[in-house]
Amino acid sequence: MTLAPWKNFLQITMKRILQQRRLSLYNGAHGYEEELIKKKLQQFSGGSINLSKEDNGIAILTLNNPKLMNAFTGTMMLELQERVTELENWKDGKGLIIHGAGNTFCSGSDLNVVKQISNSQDGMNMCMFMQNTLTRLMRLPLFSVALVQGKAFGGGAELTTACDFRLMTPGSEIRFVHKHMGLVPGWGGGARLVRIVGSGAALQLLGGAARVDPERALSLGLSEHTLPSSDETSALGEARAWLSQYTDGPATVIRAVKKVVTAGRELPLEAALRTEKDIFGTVWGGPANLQALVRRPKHK
Ligand SMILES: CC[C@H](C(=O)O)C(=O)SCCNC(=O)CCNC(=O)[C@H](O)C(C)(C)COP(=O)(O)OP(=O)(O)OC[C@H]1O[C@@H](n2cnc3c(N)ncnc32)[C@H](O)[C@@H]1OP(=O)(O)O
Repeated sequence: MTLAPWKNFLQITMKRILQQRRLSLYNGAHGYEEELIKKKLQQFSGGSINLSKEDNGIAILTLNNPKLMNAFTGTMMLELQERVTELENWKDGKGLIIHGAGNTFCSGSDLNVVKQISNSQDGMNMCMFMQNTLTRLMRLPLFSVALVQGKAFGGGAELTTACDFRLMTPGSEIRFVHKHMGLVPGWGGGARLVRIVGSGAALQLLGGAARVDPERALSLGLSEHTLPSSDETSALGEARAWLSQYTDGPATVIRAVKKVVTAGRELPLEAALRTEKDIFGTVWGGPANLQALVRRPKHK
């Protein structure tokens, strides 16, 4: 038996592990102990994070703990990391919709868990674990949407900011309640909120633990669109239709668009330009480009 297949498998596996290590914001050098926090989070079970990847390139990720307003238990935090890894390895993906079960989004961390990890080491490790995961979510080469129905509170509000877009249903609410918990955002929601709405509005939303309804979210630029229906099934269909205006087309091109924008958002100008050049090289003369040259579409 030749060892070549095994050698190839090990090389691919090691490449993926190293890539995930490179993608991670925090590692041992920052005092982050991932295996320690994963073991701790595993003790707090309940709920699930469900992922459905569809042939059309759209994935639906469901926060599923409706008895607790989809609050994150420890195992849900672990499952979110696993789902993000799945999405990083899904090469045909174009779009992602994140929503909550029971017609509500997410009520943040499960407060029963928070009480059990209120010491500094566990709290900081959980903070870095969730920042690692949400930063990887934000950088997925997919157009991502948080479908906000009902309440997006605390960490749930932070999760919405890790998506490219937020769509809200009538009567829904985004609220950074952290101040009332004697906290500030810890899942990266503070840094992302400043980049979405600006520092002044971020100070008001965080400092005032303000209730943000769909109308105020639109005016702040925190939400892109208010969906007509507050019905759970109709709202998901409306979110799919809204997203499809950006995800119709070849996955290679859709994914390249998101990568270019991520580079422009996160890198210094010259590095962003070089990254754009590299991404351009992956689509120039590609199948979609050559087919368009034959078709000669009129952009009316
Ligand atoms: C960095 C993130 C940060 C951290 O990790 O420290 C956090 O996210 S801390 C958590 C921040 N979130 C909250 O403080 C929200 C607390 N919940 C509420 O304010 C309300 O539940 C609300 C407004 C979301 C919904 O109110 P409503 O009256 O519609 O429903 P109930 O309050 O009766 O909730 C139903 C049921 O769910 C339980 N619940 C709700 N949220 C949580 C939660 N975050 N952790 C644990 N359990 C939660 C609530 O207790 C009810 O259960 P019951 O057994 O019937 O009492």
